[in-house]
Amino acid sequence: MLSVYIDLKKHKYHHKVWQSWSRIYGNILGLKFGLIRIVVVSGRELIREVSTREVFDSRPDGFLYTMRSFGKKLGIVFSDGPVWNTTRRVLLKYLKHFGYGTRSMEVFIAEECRDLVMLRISDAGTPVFVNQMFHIPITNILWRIVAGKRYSLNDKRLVRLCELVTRLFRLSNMSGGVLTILPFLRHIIPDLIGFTEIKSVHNKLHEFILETIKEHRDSIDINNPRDVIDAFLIEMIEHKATAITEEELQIVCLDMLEAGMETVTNTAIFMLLHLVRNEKVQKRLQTEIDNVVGLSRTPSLDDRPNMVYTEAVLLETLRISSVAAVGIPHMAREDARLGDYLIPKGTYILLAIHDLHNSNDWEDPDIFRPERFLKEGSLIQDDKILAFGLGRRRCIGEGLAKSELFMFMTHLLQKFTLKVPDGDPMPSTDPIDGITLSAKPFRVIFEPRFK
Ligand code: HEM
Repeated sequence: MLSVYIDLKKHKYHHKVWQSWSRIYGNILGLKFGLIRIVVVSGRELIREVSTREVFDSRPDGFLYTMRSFGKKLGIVFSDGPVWNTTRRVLLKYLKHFGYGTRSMEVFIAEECRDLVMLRISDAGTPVFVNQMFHIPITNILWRIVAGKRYSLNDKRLVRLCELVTRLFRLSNMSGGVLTILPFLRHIIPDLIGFTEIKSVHNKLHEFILETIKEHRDSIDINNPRDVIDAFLIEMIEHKATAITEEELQIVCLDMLEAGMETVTNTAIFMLLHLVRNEKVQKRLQTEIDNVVGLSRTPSLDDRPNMVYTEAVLLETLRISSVAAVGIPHMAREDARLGDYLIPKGTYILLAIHDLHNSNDWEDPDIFRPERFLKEGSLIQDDKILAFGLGRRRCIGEGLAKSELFMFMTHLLQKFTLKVPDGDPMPSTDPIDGITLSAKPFRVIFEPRFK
């Protein structure tokens, strides 16, 4: 613990500490904190191996991961075994039924893009802090399918809830932190180790979700399900013995709010950040929008195959600013061999994704250069990019996230040139540490391209 603390002072980020130790001790780095064993796995082959072997597809049962779900493994992100398997399958079925991955999803994304562009038109030319600007639009897209609801961009309660999720993601990190290693400290110094605040944020999120479920229960028509929550509730009514419980539904909703919001918004903000820092990239992106989409219509997902440069900007952002720096921890469900080592049952496994995307295997890894993903005018789908994981635990939101990032960037860049306000420093690429990495606050001027 002490050595982590000391090296954090030097390297600033947890993933950088693991990276520096992996350089010394190898691609399978074993750590022991009290009773908790953690292995950090680096390098493409090993990350692939862990992601695709069933023996490694459990999730940790440490305190930080289960305190959000009543001390149990529920929902999808932090559950495993039959509960996870069934819930993931059923959730995906319902998400698709209510529009996920279909044309209606594109309509939802386009509506959020339109409102965000309108908002930026209303404050065009003046500096705005951008770090929260995607929170509500991104939440709305998924929440319309899950809960049939959409909020205005200045809805006070949702703004507050999104701020709470951001805060929650900064209070710990994916290795589980003190709360997992020394959970009893929550009885002695709850404020100091963040327990009080994490608990209070969870309570508020649960309150919001419970209210939403209650509204559904009070107005449900079992012959006409409106959204994913209705579908789960109907299943509870019709197949009491086998359906998921209300507690489980609560955690599925929490998973959707948390996993779907911070990851995409943080990536979108980093994309803005790289665009204001790299004028030439921004210009080339705008030229592609002008050539392929023009001015008479708004961009659509059908434009994606013709917009390889935009796709390359997206991949380069996912590479250089890998917000899920060590993925979501896996856990060995049995003793298992990995390389030359025996990984004991119950070991947590972190995947060094940020390191994979920023190591010296890449030419100029610190330079934002989308062209690295282009060859003779075509996009290279580099399989070294593992931002969404692999195997049975692979992110269920990859398609949605990429569609959202494409649509928001093209809609904004079609209308505006992004500039750093005079007198403001160039925004830093150094992230803020946490469950996911996020950008430090910075301001942008959205300058209309056409009067
Ligand atoms: C840029 C955006 C995103 C990134 C970088 C990202 C990344 C990841 C990663 C690395 C994992 C863990 C894979 C593993 O365990 O090996 C994951 C899992 C997951 N993601 Fe995403 N994600 C993003 C967006 C989304 C969105 C929009 C949703 C909403 C549907 C979502 C929902 C989930 C869920 C539910 C899981 C857990 C899957 C499971 O454990 O079975 N993610 N994501």
